[in-house]
Amino acid sequence: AKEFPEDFLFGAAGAAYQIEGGWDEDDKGASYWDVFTHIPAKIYNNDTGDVACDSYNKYKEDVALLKELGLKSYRFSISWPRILPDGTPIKINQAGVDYYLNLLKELKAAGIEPIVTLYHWDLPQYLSDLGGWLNPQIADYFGDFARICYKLFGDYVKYWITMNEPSSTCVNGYEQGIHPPGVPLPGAGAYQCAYVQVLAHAKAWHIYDDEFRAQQNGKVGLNNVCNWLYPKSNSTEDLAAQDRAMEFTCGLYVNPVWNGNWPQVIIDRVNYTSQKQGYSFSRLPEFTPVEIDYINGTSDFFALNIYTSYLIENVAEEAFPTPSLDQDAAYNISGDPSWTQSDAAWLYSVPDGARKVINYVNEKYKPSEIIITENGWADLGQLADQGRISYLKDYLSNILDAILEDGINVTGYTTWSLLDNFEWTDGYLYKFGLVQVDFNSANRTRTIKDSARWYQNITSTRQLFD
Ligand SMILES: CCCCCCCCCCCCC/C=C/[C@@H](O)[C@@H](N)CO[C@@H]1O[C@H](CO)[C@@H](O)[C@H](O)[C@H]1O
Repeated sequence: AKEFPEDFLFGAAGAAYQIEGGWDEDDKGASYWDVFTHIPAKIYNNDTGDVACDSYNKYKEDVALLKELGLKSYRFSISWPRILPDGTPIKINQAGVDYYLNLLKELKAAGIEPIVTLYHWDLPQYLSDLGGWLNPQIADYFGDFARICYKLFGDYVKYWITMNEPSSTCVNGYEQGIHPPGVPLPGAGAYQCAYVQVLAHAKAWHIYDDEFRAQQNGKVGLNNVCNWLYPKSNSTEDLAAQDRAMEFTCGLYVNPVWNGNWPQVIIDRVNYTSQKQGYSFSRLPEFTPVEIDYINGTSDFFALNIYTSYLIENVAEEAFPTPSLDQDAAYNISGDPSWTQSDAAWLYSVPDGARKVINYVNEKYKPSEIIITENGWADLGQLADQGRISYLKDYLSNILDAILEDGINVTGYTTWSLLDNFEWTDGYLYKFGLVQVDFNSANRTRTIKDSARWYQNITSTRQLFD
């Protein structure tokens, strides 16, 4: 058997909008997800997060489950409009503050380390009306929110994550418009959003560094989903496309905070296609030298989400009729028919990819610490979830090889997710939980699945058997 290091932080994750419910309880303000899900036909089955797992009222049960499963960490997010109803510091909602304080105290009593995400996609609607992640001033609002959270909760928190998956917010929300605010802006929206999110992240990091680090002694990091992408063939074109695809999906969002700027290949490509389209400037916003100095080196650890892998094939250059990120990126993405597919079409089990992407991130960004903040499997919610057990076992095995054989400092793993929950545009169709939630019962009854018992055995022995 292979063994995880003694202090390895095994845990599970969740996010405010996906589990809390209580969408308008106790003076909480509306987020743009509250508004979006209330528009008919945006979400599978018109599902909403209005009640979700009702963790706003049942957080003690959640912590008891974590404890029963022997988990040592819990990654959760703070709902910005639960603390600041319109996103601004004009009003702090005490009921929201109490909720997170109570949760943190409950975790502390159970000996569970919180890993707290400041922003997991629930932007206050008022700030969305102000332009959302296209407006650079949102970085200032985010800084104020971050400061308030550090002040209120920082004594309990050693790991802060500023943003969850800028790639998802920016591409789904502002390039494609399938997430809120729901307006597609191909070829411009995702880049502008990435620019603002990077600035917002850096602001939150600097505020911690300047005002809180000395007393609170925690770490602040940026999270992104970086999946390993395999070239479809060994042709020079496909290998270059593979490299480009890693940058367009991962580097675009993380390279600025680790290396001070956009990946060069993206700067070159967007400049080139913009010129071809008659622009006198690049559609990719340029960081000024002052901004580069400000954003560079602003992550204390790498918070890495890994789910799957894809095959990448170069797209031969054609005309450039309309701007789009896909056209700038110039590759096709697909799955390999030999890979096991989950119930969600986008998620294959390709465990080798986990070790490869950890090595990639480690070599490219040289973080002193990596935490795998999400990794999980989609099914339809059955208690006998052998597919999830196989997936977790194979991914954990590769993560352990990255630690033991490649010498990489991966210090924790929070599987996605503790509970079945609201899965964004898929509503309650796909489930990722170690614990089943009965969304048809008013009580949102929780039932432990087979995978949770399997995971409990791994976390208590720290051993993984082949
Ligand atoms: C037969 C079809 C084959 C299709 C192969 C091509 C696939 C194209 C790639 C597109 C991928 C789109 C969907 C990607 C989603 C994930 O990256 C994203 N959902 C990750 O976000 C986190 O995941 C959790 C589970 O979805 C989510 O609940 C959590 O909040 C997110 O942080």
